[in-house]
This record gives sequence, C-alpha cells and structure tokens, in this order.
Amino acid sequence: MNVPILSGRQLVREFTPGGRRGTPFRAVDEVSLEVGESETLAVVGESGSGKSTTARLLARLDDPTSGTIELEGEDVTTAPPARLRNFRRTVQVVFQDPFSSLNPRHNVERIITAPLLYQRLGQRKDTARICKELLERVGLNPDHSTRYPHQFSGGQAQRIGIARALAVNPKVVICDEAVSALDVSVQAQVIDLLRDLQRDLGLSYVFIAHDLAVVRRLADRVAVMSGGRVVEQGTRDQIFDTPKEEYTRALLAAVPRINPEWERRRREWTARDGQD
Ligand SMILES: Nc1ncnc2c1ncn2[C@@H]1O[C@H](COP(=O)(O)OP(=O)(O)OP(=O)(O)O)[C@@H](O)[C@H]1O
Repeated sequence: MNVPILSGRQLVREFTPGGRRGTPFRAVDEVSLEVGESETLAVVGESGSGKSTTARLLARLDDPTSGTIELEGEDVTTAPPARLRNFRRTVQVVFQDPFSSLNPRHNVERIITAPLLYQRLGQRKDTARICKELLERVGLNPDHSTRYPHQFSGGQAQRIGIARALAVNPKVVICDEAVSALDVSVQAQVIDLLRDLQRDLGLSYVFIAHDLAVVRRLADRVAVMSGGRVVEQGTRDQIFDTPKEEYTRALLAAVPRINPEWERRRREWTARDGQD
C-alpha cells in the first residue's frame, strides 16, 4: 500500500452497559487499519461486528477508549478543536440514511455549502455557483439547488450527501453503509459515481459495508471484522479468492441477511425514485 493518509492503531472502544458499574464490553477490540492515497479500504462483517463504531472512531465522531488515530502521520486522537477543524476538512463522512443526515428545513444550497462556510473555504456570495458545480459533479440537476431534501429520491438524496462531503475538498471519505439502503439499480449508479470521483479527485475511501457484492466492485483492500476484531485483512483478490479464515469463508458463502429496517427504507425510496 502507498503512504497511509488515515490510520487507526490498536483502537479499542468499550461500552459499559448499565452505567459505570457494569462490565465493559469491547465493541472495537485492538483494531488497526489504514487507508492510502486514492485507495478504497472496505470494512466488512456481520451486523454487530463493530464496523460502524470503527468508522465513527476513524471519523473522530467518537473517542477511542485507547489506541491512536493518525492523519497523514500526525496523531489526532486528542487533537484540540483547531486541529479537528483541519481534520474535518480532510476527512468527511457519508452516512447510510441521507434523509436523516440532511436537514429537512434547509434547501440543498444551504446543506451543501454549510461545511464550506464553516471551514471558511468559501464566501457566501459564491455559494450559489459552488453549489451548482457540486450538483453537476454528482450527476444532479444544477437548477435544483433551491429544492428541499423531501423533493428528492433516495439515490438523489445520497448524491446530495456526497456533494456536501466534497464541498470541502476532502482527501478521505468514510462511507458508512452509504449505498446499503438503496435499490440495487440506484446502488449501482451511486457506486459508479464514487468510482468516478475517486478517479478524478484522487479520493481515499473507507467503505463500511455488509454487502460483499458491493465491496467486490469498489475495494482495493478488505478488512473483515468479527466480534470487534479484524480477523483478516488483505487485497480484494486475496479475501475473495483465497480467504484464510473460516469466518471470512462463511461470510462469503452466506446469503446476506435482510435487515428489515433497510428493506422498509428501500421500498419507501424506490417508490420515490423516478420522481425528478
Ligand atoms: N453507543 C453504544 N452503546 C452501547 N453499545 C453500543 C453503542 N454503539 C454500538 N454498540 C454495540 O457495539 C457493537 C458493535 O456495533 P456496531 O454498530 O459498530 O456494529 P456494526 O458491525 O456496524 O453493525 P451494523 O451493521 O448492524 O450497524 C454492537 O453490539 C452494538 O450494540
């Protein structure tokens, strides 16, 4: 792998059910991961294996119990707010449910350009132009910048989430099940978009997913998680063609389990797709 941009070393995240007197439980247990320039690291595993918690740690949305996070070689685990601002510019997140991560009362222009203004990377007088450019970049109609989230389909809303992530010119985008709740054909289009953006902008992705078919299309390297640990890590071909661990083989052989909540969203959003 080329030089890591973002890495987590020996990350541990404990939760203590029932307050401080309970027995701590390790959702993430000594996880070490890194992603290089223009590379896609996929993190796969069953529900509850610790993928999302790991993503939140890498995104600095949650603090590890122990371990370190480095951005371009600099330890940012306990970074003061000024350095986190730089971190937020470099590392962006796209979440699973675009509708809950887009403020329903704000129009698209305000949603997409808020991080840019917060980071002081652009001025208010330029936001209309920048928004149109970003909408075009993610394959949406640039004239829709005054629309509100509910006027878009699931796939379109996820493109808005991607445009917002791109607004600050990040180097790393952490996609936490970003295409999981989309209808299969829409999912394929968003995956193509992510690949095009990586090619054009040199982005690095940490791609959290339970769907191995999606991972196969996107990943350069794959980390397999189980019970909070990385049980196997390798290139995509190593993991898919010559998995070493029994757990990985079982995961590859398993029919993906249907998550009822995602199915509900998928049905709801599919009904919206096709609307313009
Ligand atoms: N804030 C929290 N408090 C207590 N336990 C938590 C918290 N967040 C996560 N957990 C637990 O940590 C474990 C790992 O959860 P996590 O969401 O990281 O797994 P996951 O692999 O992303 O699963 P899924 O695909 O279902 O989201 C689970 O047992 C979960 O219940």
